Amino acid sequence: MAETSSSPAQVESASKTVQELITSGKELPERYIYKGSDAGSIDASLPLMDIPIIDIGLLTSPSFSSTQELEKLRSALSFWGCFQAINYHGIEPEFLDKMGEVGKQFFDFPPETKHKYSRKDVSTEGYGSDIIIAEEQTLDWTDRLFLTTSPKDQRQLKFWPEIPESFRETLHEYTTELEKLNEILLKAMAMCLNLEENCFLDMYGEKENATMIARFNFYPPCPRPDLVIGIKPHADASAFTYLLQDKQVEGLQFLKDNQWYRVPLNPEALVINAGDYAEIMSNGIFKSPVHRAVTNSERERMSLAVFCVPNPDREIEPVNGVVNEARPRLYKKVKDYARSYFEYYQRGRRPIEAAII
Ligand SMILES: O=C(O)CCC(=O)C(=O)O
Ligand SMILES: [Fe+2]
Repeated sequence: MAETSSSPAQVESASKTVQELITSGKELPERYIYKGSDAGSIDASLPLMDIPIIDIGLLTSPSFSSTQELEKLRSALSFWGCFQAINYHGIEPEFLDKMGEVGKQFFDFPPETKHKYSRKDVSTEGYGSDIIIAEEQTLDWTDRLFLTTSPKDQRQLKFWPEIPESFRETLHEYTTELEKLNEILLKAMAMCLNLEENCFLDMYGEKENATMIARFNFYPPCPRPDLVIGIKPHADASAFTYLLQDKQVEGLQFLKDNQWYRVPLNPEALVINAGDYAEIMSNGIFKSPVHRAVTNSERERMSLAVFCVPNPDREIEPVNGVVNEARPRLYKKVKDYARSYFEYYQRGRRPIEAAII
């Protein structure tokens, strides 16, 4: 997918990671200057988001409190398309901490050590800077480590760091817990709409065959946070995305009615957002929100996004219970929709455009 119309010189300069670029002391390359329509607001002082907090323990309890929590979930996913999740017994705050630390430690290793895990040619898997697919593309100020974690037989372990030593085991444990949480949420998504509990899960498919991708985003300090973006505005091609935020440095923002909102730090919580698949399956009741990450002139920041995506063989469309006279069908049937994702993303467009009727 990194097939490119850029000249070899441009590809070469972008093949330096952002971390290497800043240590080389060179001037900021033009390719990083962001020109999107929201360019003027990157470093603006923006309102803090009143992000809903969902207690996963309550959501799964058989009592009255779960009805209230389900209603909170319905409202969060249809208004913002995202929320902060707390109190999930598989990923206590200490474990979130550990996962974040292990990821950060990888980026702290010297370049030659990290390059052992570098992306090769046109693959998205592995370590490296932003992927170039088009000449006009602005580059994101981020280095990434991109790893498919499910299905298990698609893991390419040669890209899985063995430094720090606990990296592989921690990521395995973390994503195994998220697989379970993802099933809980797919069920809760149905229950909060008074639909049959498994209607979304059945369409999504069993977790053994679904795709799960872990993307570590490392944003080095940036000399011009007013001109350069960490990740340009996009919505995710997932059913749900699980975002582990940096404990100390803010950066994630969501767009709602043309206004950007900063996500507050909360080291106890995981930020979860609906992706395009959830929007399609729910016939637009749940929103796949546009979001971006900004940079910081003094401090580095790391986030870990885990994308839960249906298997590419699955046909995804609005489920029966959400299509009726009052709410006609809004999306076509899609299959392997994530495939075209990067092409749309790198051109600053939304892949869901192609699915709208
Ligand atoms: O860094 C962040 O908080 C956002 C990352 C993100 O949106 C993504 O990786 O898709
Ligand atoms: Fe995202």
